[in-house]
Amino acid sequence: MRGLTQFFQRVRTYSDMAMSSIRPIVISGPSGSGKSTLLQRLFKDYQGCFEFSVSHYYFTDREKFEKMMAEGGFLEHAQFSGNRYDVEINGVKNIKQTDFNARYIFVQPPSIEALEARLRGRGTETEETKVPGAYDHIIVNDNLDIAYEKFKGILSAEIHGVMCDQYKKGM
Ligand SMILES: Nc1ncnc2c1ncn2[C@@H]1O[C@H](COP(=O)(O)OP(=O)(O)OP(=O)(O)O)[C@@H](O)[C@H]1O
Repeated sequence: MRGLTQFFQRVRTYSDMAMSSIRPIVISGPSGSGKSTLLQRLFKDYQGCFEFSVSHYYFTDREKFEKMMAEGGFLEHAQFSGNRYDVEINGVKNIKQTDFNARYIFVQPPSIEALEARLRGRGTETEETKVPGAYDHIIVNDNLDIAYEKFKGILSAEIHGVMCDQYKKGM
């Protein structure tokens, strides 16, 4: 289960984010619901305006990782099989426990019941990714163009914001 993508409006440091009140955006949904497709379009249409959050997976020993955690260096992290990773599982829940005031978008395939039954059988989805109530916005991705328009509408404040100056006039 990938199911969770975090991305930010373009910021250089966390302190920039705090100073300008830019909020991380968390996009969740079952595998294959269309998260990457929507993000690819957004990133293409608004180049330089949004960025993915960066994962820190490799070559860090536990001591160093825990020091970074203590210093608030991660938006979210998880412990997996006894080792610490900033993996995607339980990510929504973890980010909700931070001060980042993130926005949560759920991308739902048109036949959620069928997909849910299948994924429930597979046993890889967390309750957080299945329960739309945990999210600020739900996008039903049936017709891609309609879903993308809704996605852009949800992000209109960011698109009109200071980091996206070059796109303001086109909106
Ligand atoms: N509205 C749509 N109608 C038809 N096909 C779509 C639609 N949206 C996305 N797809 C297609 O569905 C497939 C899965 O989409 P995508 O890779 O964006 O899903 P995802 O949510 O990012 O999945 P994962 O979490 O596994 O990475 C892709 O082949 C994509 O082109």
